[in-house]
Amino acid sequence: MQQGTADDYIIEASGLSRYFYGFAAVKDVDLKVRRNTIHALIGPNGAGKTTTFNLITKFLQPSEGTIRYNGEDITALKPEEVARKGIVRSFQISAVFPRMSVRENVRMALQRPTGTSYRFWQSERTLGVLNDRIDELLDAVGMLSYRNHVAVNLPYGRKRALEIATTLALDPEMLLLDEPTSGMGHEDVDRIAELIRKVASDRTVLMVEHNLSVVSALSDTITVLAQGRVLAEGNYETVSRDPRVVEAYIGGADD
Ligand SMILES: Nc1ncnc2c1ncn2[C@@H]1O[C@H](COP(=O)(O)OP(=O)(O)OP(=O)(O)O)[C@@H](O)[C@H]1O
Repeated sequence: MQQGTADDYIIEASGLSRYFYGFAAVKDVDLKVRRNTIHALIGPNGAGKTTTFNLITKFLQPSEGTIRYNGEDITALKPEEVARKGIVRSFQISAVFPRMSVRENVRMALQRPTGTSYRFWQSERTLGVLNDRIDELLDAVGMLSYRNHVAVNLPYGRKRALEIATTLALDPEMLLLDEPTSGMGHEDVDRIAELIRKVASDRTVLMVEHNLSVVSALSDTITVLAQGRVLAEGNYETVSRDPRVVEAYIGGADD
């Protein structure tokens, strides 16, 4: 078990609130994410999980509170500045270019101008290195044998794996995954869960996930949100036994 010094935390958000026309979607949330761990955000529908994600990646500006990343105050930064610092959110599936091959999708991701290595990968002379890196990323997500497939023809679970490969192309220090297993059958869920564990071996993962067996299998720490506030935090055993958590899930039984 690691010690709880400030340096252990890659993200320290304090007093985060976000209002929409006076309604608090997120209210006074303190969230500390320990470096090189998998941290899950869970909670019933409308709990504020996506809003919290958007606040951390700066897609939304907090109404109140501060966010520190590696000790640096990033509250006022723009999304692309946050991404350049190493916080990268998995792209939505629609961000995969459907008519392009799997390899071309990863190539596009490697050459994306938001990446810190943009100029390097742009050079024609680095083409061989680029091809090696594409294969390395595809291998990392178990997609090497699909490299010449057109993205649109991939099964759903493989599309999500491709999406993770394109995210890893930016070599994020911190990866935010928004419902990585949503809409998947058992087999794909297991494969993606294994992939998350693998990519988390040398980076920090913060994920919003509805599948509680995935959450329990992967997460070092779980923060439970309800009605925009932190309801409980701890490992799976702790939060799943917390009566307030049980109540929140029963109360939000449509989840
Ligand atoms: N842009 C917006 N304008 C107005 N209200 C919003 C906006 N975004 C979110 N909300 C409201 O804030 C609350 C929290 O929403 P959020 O999407 O963060 O919840 P969530 O936990 O991600 O839910 P789900 O599990 O259903 O995706 C909800 O009541 C939602 O309707």
